[in-house]
Amino acid sequence: MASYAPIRPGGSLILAWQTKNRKVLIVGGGQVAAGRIVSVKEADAQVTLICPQDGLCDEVKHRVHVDKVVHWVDRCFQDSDLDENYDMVLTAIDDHEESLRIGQLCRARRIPVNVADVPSMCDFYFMSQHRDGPLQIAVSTNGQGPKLANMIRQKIAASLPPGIGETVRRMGILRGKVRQWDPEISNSGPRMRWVTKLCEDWGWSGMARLNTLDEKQQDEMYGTLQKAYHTGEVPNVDSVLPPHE
Ligand SMILES: C[C@@]1(CC(=O)O)c2cc3[nH]c(cc4nc(cc5[nH]c(cc(n2)[C@H]1CCC(=O)O)[C@@](C)(CC(=O)O)[C@@H]5CCC(=O)O)C(CC(=O)O)=C4CCC(=O)O)c(CCC(=O)O)c3CC(=O)O
Ligand SMILES: NC(=O)C1=CN([C@@H]2O[C@H](COP(=O)(O)OP(=O)(O)OC[C@H]3O[C@@H](n4cnc5c(N)ncnc54)[C@H](O)[C@@H]3O)[C@@H](O)[C@H]2O)C=CC1
Repeated sequence: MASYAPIRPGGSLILAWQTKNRKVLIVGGGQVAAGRIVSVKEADAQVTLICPQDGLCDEVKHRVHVDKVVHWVDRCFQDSDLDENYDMVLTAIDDHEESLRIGQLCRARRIPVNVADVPSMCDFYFMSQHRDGPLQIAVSTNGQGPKLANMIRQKIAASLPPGIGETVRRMGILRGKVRQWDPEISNSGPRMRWVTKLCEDWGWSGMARLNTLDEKQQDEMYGTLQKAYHTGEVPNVDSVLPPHE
Protein backbone atom coordinates (compact mmCIF):
# COMPACT_ATOMS: atom_id res chain seq x y z
CA MET A 1 0.00 0.00 0.00
CA ALA A 2 1.24 3.49 -0.84
CA SER A 3 1.67 5.77 2.14
CA TYR A 4 0.42 9.33 2.00
CA ALA A 5 1.11 12.39 4.13
CA PRO A 6 -1.19 12.53 7.16
CA ILE A 7 -3.88 15.24 7.25
CA ARG A 8 -3.25 17.66 10.12
CA PRO A 9 -6.49 19.50 10.94
CA GLY A 10 -6.67 22.86 12.73
CA GLY A 11 -4.85 25.07 10.19
CA SER A 12 -6.11 27.87 7.91
CA LEU A 13 -6.70 27.63 4.19
CA ILE A 14 -4.04 29.96 2.82
CA LEU A 15 -4.97 31.41 -0.58
CA ALA A 16 -3.95 34.34 -2.76
CA TRP A 17 -7.34 36.05 -2.93
CA GLN A 18 -7.82 38.00 -6.18
CA THR A 19 -9.56 41.23 -5.13
CA LYS A 20 -8.98 43.39 -8.20
CA ASN A 21 -11.95 45.79 -8.51
CA ARG A 22 -13.79 44.00 -5.67
CA LYS A 23 -15.68 46.23 -3.26
CA VAL A 24 -14.12 46.35 0.19
CA LEU A 25 -15.50 48.25 3.19
CA ILE A 26 -13.14 49.36 5.96
CA VAL A 27 -14.70 50.66 9.19
CA GLY A 28 -12.40 52.82 11.34
CA GLY A 29 -9.54 55.22 10.61
CA GLY A 30 -6.71 54.43 13.06
CA GLN A 31 -3.35 52.74 12.50
CA VAL A 32 -4.87 49.30 11.97
CA ALA A 33 -7.20 50.70 9.29
CA ALA A 34 -4.16 52.39 7.67
CA GLY A 35 -2.48 48.97 7.36
CA ARG A 36 -5.66 47.46 5.92
CA ILE A 37 -5.84 50.19 3.26
CA VAL A 38 -2.30 49.37 2.10
CA SER A 39 -3.01 45.62 2.04
CA VAL A 40 -6.21 45.82 -0.01
CA LYS A 41 -5.08 48.63 -2.34
CA GLU A 42 -1.94 46.61 -3.20
CA ALA A 43 -4.41 43.92 -4.25
CA ASP A 44 -6.23 46.47 -6.46
CA ALA A 45 -9.55 46.49 -4.58
CA GLN A 46 -12.04 49.38 -4.57
CA VAL A 47 -12.13 50.72 -1.03
CA THR A 48 -14.78 52.60 0.93
CA LEU A 49 -13.69 53.82 4.37
CA ILE A 50 -16.24 54.82 6.98
CA CYS A 51 -14.95 56.86 9.92
CA PRO A 52 -15.71 60.29 11.41
CA GLN A 53 -13.15 63.04 10.54
CA ASP A 54 -11.77 63.32 14.06
CA GLY A 55 -10.87 59.61 14.07
CA LEU A 56 -8.58 59.67 11.02
CA CYS A 57 -4.90 59.12 11.83
CA ASP A 58 -2.26 60.90 9.74
CA GLU A 59 -1.57 57.94 7.45
CA VAL A 60 -5.27 57.41 6.69
CA LYS A 61 -5.63 61.17 5.97
CA HIS A 62 -2.73 60.81 3.52
CA ARG A 63 -4.36 57.83 1.76
CA VAL A 64 -7.67 59.75 1.53
CA HIS A 65 -6.50 63.25 0.59
CA VAL A 66 -3.07 62.81 -1.07
CA ASP A 67 -3.06 59.30 -2.59
CA LYS A 68 -6.84 59.53 -3.10
CA VAL A 69 -7.11 55.74 -3.13
CA VAL A 70 -10.17 55.38 -0.92
CA HIS A 71 -13.71 56.66 -1.01
CA TRP A 72 -14.14 58.19 2.47
CA VAL A 73 -17.48 58.58 4.28
CA ASP A 74 -17.28 61.03 7.20
CA ARG A 75 -19.45 59.40 9.87
CA CYS A 76 -19.84 56.32 12.03
CA PHE A 77 -20.96 52.97 10.60
CA GLN A 78 -24.70 52.47 9.95
CA ASP A 79 -26.34 49.10 9.31
CA SER A 80 -27.60 50.27 5.92
CA ASP A 81 -23.94 50.58 4.79
CA LEU A 82 -24.01 46.82 4.24
CA ASP A 83 -26.68 47.24 1.52
CA GLU A 84 -23.87 48.24 -0.88
CA ASN A 85 -22.97 44.66 -1.87
CA TYR A 86 -19.48 44.57 -0.42
CA ASP A 87 -17.31 41.56 -1.24
CA MET A 88 -15.39 41.95 2.02
CA VAL A 89 -15.69 43.97 5.24
CA LEU A 90 -12.80 44.89 7.57
CA THR A 91 -13.48 46.53 10.92
CA ALA A 92 -10.71 48.27 12.86
CA ILE A 93 -12.49 50.26 15.54
CA ASP A 94 -11.91 50.83 19.26
CA ASP A 95 -15.52 50.00 20.26
CA HIS A 96 -15.56 46.29 21.05
CA GLU A 97 -19.37 45.91 21.29
CA GLU A 98 -19.87 47.65 17.95
CA SER A 99 -17.11 45.51 16.40
CA LEU A 100 -18.89 42.35 17.47
CA ARG A 101 -22.21 43.67 16.22
CA ILE A 102 -20.83 44.58 12.77
CA GLY A 103 -19.17 41.17 12.62
CA GLN A 104 -22.49 39.47 13.32
CA LEU A 105 -24.31 41.58 10.71
CA CYS A 106 -21.74 40.53 8.10
CA ARG A 107 -22.02 36.89 9.12
CA ALA A 108 -25.82 37.06 8.73
CA ARG A 109 -25.34 38.41 5.20
CA ARG A 110 -22.53 35.98 4.42
CA ILE A 111 -20.06 38.77 3.68
CA PRO A 112 -16.49 37.64 4.49
CA VAL A 113 -15.37 39.78 7.46
CA ASN A 114 -12.23 40.51 9.47
CA VAL A 115 -12.86 42.05 12.90
CA ALA A 116 -9.45 43.31 14.06
CA ASP A 117 -10.11 42.96 17.78
CA VAL A 118 -12.21 39.75 17.75
CA PRO A 119 -10.37 36.76 16.20
CA SER A 120 -13.40 34.50 16.72
CA MET A 121 -15.44 36.81 14.46
CA CYS A 122 -12.88 36.73 11.62
CA ASP A 123 -13.59 34.65 8.51
CA PHE A 124 -9.91 35.22 7.62
CA TYR A 125 -6.86 36.67 9.32
CA PHE A 126 -4.30 39.04 7.85
CA MET A 127 -0.78 37.71 7.57
CA SER A 128 2.62 39.28 7.97
CA GLN A 129 3.72 39.86 4.43
CA HIS A 130 6.91 40.40 2.44
CA ARG A 131 6.35 41.80 -1.05
CA ASP A 132 8.85 42.08 -3.91
CA GLY A 133 7.10 42.64 -7.25
CA PRO A 134 4.98 39.57 -8.04
CA LEU A 135 6.56 37.64 -5.16
CA GLN A 136 4.55 37.61 -1.93
CA ILE A 137 5.59 35.65 1.14
CA ALA A 138 3.20 35.61 4.07
CA VAL A 139 3.42 34.17 7.57
CA SER A 140 0.50 33.13 9.76
CA THR A 141 0.60 32.05 13.39
CA ASN A 142 -3.17 31.51 13.30
CA GLY A 143 -3.76 34.20 15.91
CA GLN A 144 -1.19 32.85 18.36
CA GLY A 145 1.52 35.47 17.95
CA PRO A 146 1.08 38.36 15.51
CA LYS A 147 4.27 40.14 16.56
CA LEU A 148 6.17 36.85 16.34
CA ALA A 149 4.73 36.42 12.81
CA ASN A 150 6.20 39.83 11.99
CA MET A 151 9.63 38.74 13.30
CA ILE A 152 9.57 35.39 11.45
CA ARG A 153 8.64 37.21 8.25
CA GLN A 154 11.54 39.66 8.64
CA LYS A 155 13.96 36.79 9.15
CA ILE A 156 12.71 34.99 6.03
CA ALA A 157 12.83 38.21 3.98
CA ALA A 158 16.42 38.88 5.08
CA SER A 159 17.46 35.44 3.85
CA LEU A 160 16.24 35.98 0.27
CA PRO A 161 18.72 36.77 -2.51
CA PRO A 162 18.48 40.34 -3.79
CA GLY A 163 16.49 40.67 -7.03
CA ILE A 164 14.38 37.56 -6.44
CA GLY A 165 11.14 39.51 -7.19
CA GLU A 166 12.57 40.55 -10.57
CA THR A 167 13.60 36.94 -11.25
CA VAL A 168 10.03 35.83 -10.54
CA ARG A 169 8.77 38.48 -12.96
CA ARG A 170 11.19 37.31 -15.66
CA MET A 171 10.18 33.67 -15.14
CA GLY A 172 6.56 34.77 -15.64
CA ILE A 173 7.53 36.24 -19.02
CA LEU A 174 9.46 33.10 -19.94
CA ARG A 175 6.47 30.89 -19.05
CA GLY A 176 4.30 33.11 -21.27
CA LYS A 177 6.75 32.50 -24.14
CA VAL A 178 6.56 28.73 -23.66
CA ARG A 179 2.78 28.95 -24.00
CA GLN A 180 3.25 30.93 -27.24
CA TRP A 181 5.73 28.37 -28.63
CA ASP A 182 3.37 25.53 -27.80
CA PRO A 183 -0.14 26.94 -27.47
CA GLU A 184 -1.97 23.62 -27.64
CA ILE A 185 -4.20 23.43 -24.57
CA SER A 186 -3.60 19.68 -24.25
CA ASN A 187 0.20 20.12 -24.21
CA SER A 188 0.24 21.19 -20.61
CA GLY A 189 2.25 18.08 -19.68
CA PRO A 190 5.27 18.78 -21.96
CA ARG A 191 5.18 22.51 -21.09
CA MET A 192 5.17 21.82 -17.37
CA ARG A 193 7.91 19.17 -17.58
CA TRP A 194 10.17 21.52 -19.58
CA VAL A 195 9.68 24.54 -17.30
CA THR A 196 10.21 22.34 -14.22
CA LYS A 197 13.41 20.93 -15.72
CA LEU A 198 14.66 24.44 -16.54
CA CYS A 199 14.03 25.59 -12.95
CA GLU A 200 15.82 22.53 -11.54
CA ASP A 201 18.76 22.57 -13.98
CA TRP A 202 19.43 26.30 -13.75
CA GLY A 203 18.74 26.60 -10.03
CA TRP A 204 18.20 29.87 -8.14
CA SER A 205 21.49 31.40 -9.16
CA GLY A 206 20.98 30.49 -12.81
CA MET A 207 17.48 31.96 -12.94
CA ALA A 208 18.76 35.07 -11.14
CA ARG A 209 21.00 35.70 -14.15
CA LEU A 210 17.83 36.44 -16.17
CA ASN A 211 17.77 39.79 -14.31
CA THR A 212 20.88 40.98 -16.12
CA LEU A 213 19.55 40.63 -19.69
CA ASP A 214 18.68 43.60 -21.83
CA GLU A 215 15.92 43.29 -24.43
CA LYS A 216 18.22 42.16 -27.26
CA GLN A 217 19.92 39.49 -25.14
CA GLN A 218 16.52 38.36 -23.96
CA ASP A 219 15.26 37.91 -27.53
CA GLU A 220 18.38 35.92 -28.44
CA MET A 221 17.84 33.70 -25.44
CA TYR A 222 14.19 33.11 -26.34
CA GLY A 223 15.28 32.07 -29.85
CA THR A 224 17.70 29.46 -28.46
CA LEU A 225 15.23 28.25 -25.86
CA GLN A 226 12.40 27.94 -28.38
CA LYS A 227 14.50 25.60 -30.58
CA ALA A 228 15.52 23.60 -27.52
CA TYR A 229 11.92 23.40 -26.28
CA HIS A 230 10.84 21.57 -29.40
CA THR A 231 13.54 18.92 -28.79
CA GLY A 232 12.54 18.63 -25.11
CA GLU A 233 16.03 19.71 -23.98
CA VAL A 234 16.96 22.51 -21.58
CA PRO A 235 20.22 24.21 -22.65
CA ASN A 236 22.96 24.62 -20.10
CA VAL A 237 22.56 27.99 -18.40
CA ASP A 238 26.11 29.08 -19.38
CA SER A 239 25.29 28.60 -23.07
CA VAL A 240 22.33 31.02 -23.04
CA LEU A 241 22.96 33.51 -20.24
CA PRO A 242 25.89 35.88 -19.67
CA PRO A 243 27.95 34.96 -16.60
CA HIS A 244 27.23 36.40 -13.18
CA GLU A 245 29.30 39.49 -12.54
C1 LIG B 1 -6.00 37.25 14.66
C2 LIG B 1 -5.47 38.49 13.93
C3 LIG B 1 -6.70 39.03 13.18
C4 LIG B 1 -6.36 40.00 12.08
O1 LIG B 1 -6.14 41.15 12.41
O2 LIG B 1 -6.36 39.59 10.92
C5 LIG B 1 -4.87 39.51 14.83
C6 LIG B 1 -5.40 39.88 16.03
C7 LIG B 1 -4.82 40.74 16.99
N1 LIG B 1 -3.59 41.34 16.89
C8 LIG B 1 -3.34 42.03 18.03
C9 LIG B 1 -2.11 42.65 18.35
C10 LIG B 1 -1.05 42.89 17.51
N2 LIG B 1 -1.06 42.73 16.14
C11 LIG B 1 0.14 43.10 15.62
C12 LIG B 1 0.49 43.05 14.26
C13 LIG B 1 -0.14 42.32 13.27
N3 LIG B 1 -1.28 41.56 13.43
C14 LIG B 1 -1.54 40.84 12.33
C15 LIG B 1 -2.53 39.88 12.20
C16 LIG B 1 -3.45 39.44 13.14
N4 LIG B 1 -3.74 40.06 14.29
C17 LIG B 1 -4.31 38.22 12.96
C18 LIG B 1 -3.51 36.97 13.36
C19 LIG B 1 -2.29 36.75 12.50
C20 LIG B 1 -1.35 35.71 12.98
O3 LIG B 1 -1.41 35.27 14.13
O4 LIG B 1 -0.51 35.27 12.18
C21 LIG B 1 -0.49 41.07 11.30
C22 LIG B 1 0.35 39.81 11.15
C23 LIG B 1 -1.05 41.37 9.90
C24 LIG B 1 -1.85 42.68 9.81
O5 LIG B 1 -2.61 43.01 10.70
O6 LIG B 1 -1.67 43.31 8.75
C25 LIG B 1 0.31 42.29 11.85
C26 LIG B 1 1.83 42.25 11.64
C27 LIG B 1 2.07 42.70 10.23
C28 LIG B 1 3.47 42.88 9.86
O7 LIG B 1 4.29 43.41 10.60
O8 LIG B 1 3.80 42.58 8.70
C29 LIG B 1 0.97 43.55 16.69
C30 LIG B 1 2.38 44.06 16.51
C31 LIG B 1 2.43 45.43 15.93
O9 LIG B 1 1.40 46.11 15.83
O10 LIG B 1 3.57 45.83 15.62
C32 LIG B 1 0.25 43.42 17.89
C33 LIG B 1 0.74 43.66 19.33
C34 LIG B 1 1.70 42.51 19.76
C35 LIG B 1 1.08 41.12 19.78
O11 LIG B 1 -0.01 40.97 20.37
O12 LIG B 1 1.69 40.19 19.20
C36 LIG B 1 -4.48 41.97 18.86
C37 LIG B 1 -4.63 42.70 20.19
C38 LIG B 1 -4.29 41.80 21.34
C39 LIG B 1 -4.52 42.49 22.66
O13 LIG B 1 -5.44 43.31 22.76
O14 LIG B 1 -3.78 42.16 23.59
C40 LIG B 1 -5.42 41.15 18.21
C41 LIG B 1 -6.76 40.69 18.72
C42 LIG B 1 -6.59 39.45 19.58
O15 LIG B 1 -5.58 38.73 19.52
O16 LIG B 1 -7.54 39.18 20.34
N1 LIG C 1 -5.51 42.88 14.25
C1 LIG C 1 -4.48 43.61 14.54
O1 LIG C 1 -3.45 43.47 13.90
C2 LIG C 1 -4.56 44.59 15.66
C3 LIG C 1 -5.78 44.87 16.21
N2 LIG C 1 -5.88 45.84 17.14
C4 LIG C 1 -7.27 46.19 17.52
O2 LIG C 1 -7.86 46.86 16.39
C5 LIG C 1 -8.68 47.95 16.76
C6 LIG C 1 -8.27 49.24 16.08
O3 LIG C 1 -6.94 49.59 16.46
P1 LIG C 1 -6.33 51.04 16.15
O4 LIG C 1 -6.40 51.34 14.71
O5 LIG C 1 -5.01 51.11 16.83
O6 LIG C 1 -7.39 51.94 16.96
P2 LIG C 1 -7.61 53.51 17.07
O7 LIG C 1 -8.17 53.77 18.43
O8 LIG C 1 -6.39 54.25 16.64
O9 LIG C 1 -8.72 53.79 15.97
C7 LIG C 1 -10.04 53.42 16.11
C8 LIG C 1 -10.79 54.07 15.00
O10 LIG C 1 -12.12 53.59 14.95
C9 LIG C 1 -12.98 54.70 14.68
N3 LIG C 1 -14.33 54.33 15.09
C10 LIG C 1 -14.78 54.01 16.34
N4 LIG C 1 -16.08 53.66 16.28
C11 LIG C 1 -16.46 53.75 14.98
C12 LIG C 1 -17.68 53.50 14.29
N5 LIG C 1 -18.77 53.07 14.92
N6 LIG C 1 -17.72 53.70 12.95
C13 LIG C 1 -16.61 54.10 12.27
N7 LIG C 1 -15.43 54.34 12.89
C14 LIG C 1 -15.36 54.17 14.23
C15 LIG C 1 -12.34 55.82 15.45
O11 LIG C 1 -12.80 57.09 14.99
C16 LIG C 1 -10.88 55.58 15.12
O12 LIG C 1 -10.58 56.10 13.83
C17 LIG C 1 -8.58 48.01 18.29
O13 LIG C 1 -9.74 47.37 18.79
C18 LIG C 1 -7.33 47.21 18.65
O14 LIG C 1 -7.47 46.54 19.87
C19 LIG C 1 -4.79 46.53 17.55
C20 LIG C 1 -3.54 46.26 17.07
C21 LIG C 1 -3.32 45.26 16.07
